[in-house]
Amino acid sequence: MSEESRLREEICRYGRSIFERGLTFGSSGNISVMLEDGWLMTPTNASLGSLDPARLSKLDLEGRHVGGDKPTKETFLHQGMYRRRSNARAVVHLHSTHSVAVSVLDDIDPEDVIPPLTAYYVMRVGKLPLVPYYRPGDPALGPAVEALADRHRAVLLANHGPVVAGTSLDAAVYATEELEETAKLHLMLQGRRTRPLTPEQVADLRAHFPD
Ligand SMILES: O=C(O)[C@@H](O)C(=O)COP(=O)(O)O
Ligand SMILES: [Zn+2]
Repeated sequence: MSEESRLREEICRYGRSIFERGLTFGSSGNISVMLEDGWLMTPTNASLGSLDPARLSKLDLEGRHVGGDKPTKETFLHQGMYRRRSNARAVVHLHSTHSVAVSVLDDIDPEDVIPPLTAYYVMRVGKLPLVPYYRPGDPALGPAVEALADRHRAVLLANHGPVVAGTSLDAAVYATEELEETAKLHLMLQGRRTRPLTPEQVADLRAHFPD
């Protein structure tokens, strides 16, 4: 099996798993992976639960649509991540409920939306900035994400959901799942006194587990 065929299968397998676990709904969310000769993207208006490997959209290195169904309307958002993160090989965007809930809270720090509650969150996600609200598919989302992507592997789109890059599709999915679970913890702990990791503990994790 070629590397491209393997990645096509992997996108569909992860899409189904994400959908069946209720991490995104309807036809929301999109996934991309980088190839030697371009990118694979999930098609627009496709349910992540029932993707067809043969119908995934293929883009060439110039970003031209060269195969499969019409790509996600968030293509430029994925491309913004790849442009700024030279080690990114996959990008995942979901409408995962708890992450979306955090994205609509009024009193969050837009530079660091969720406190460092656990080591795994710091290792997988790091510091999470909020991207101001834009309509889905608005081309202005591309530069807005790009402006943050060199310093952050994950960003949270206000009133929308997370966008997470990884050095592999596994890494991007695991980080998106960790972000969702930590958003859930954060919401569960609202109104309780909490003890997030200290700046020293966060710095130690970053030194041991660089991006
Ligand atoms: O929220 C939206 O509309 C998009 O960001 C999305 O999640 C699904 O769009 P397509 O990938 O174009 O279906
Ligand atoms: Zn979306």
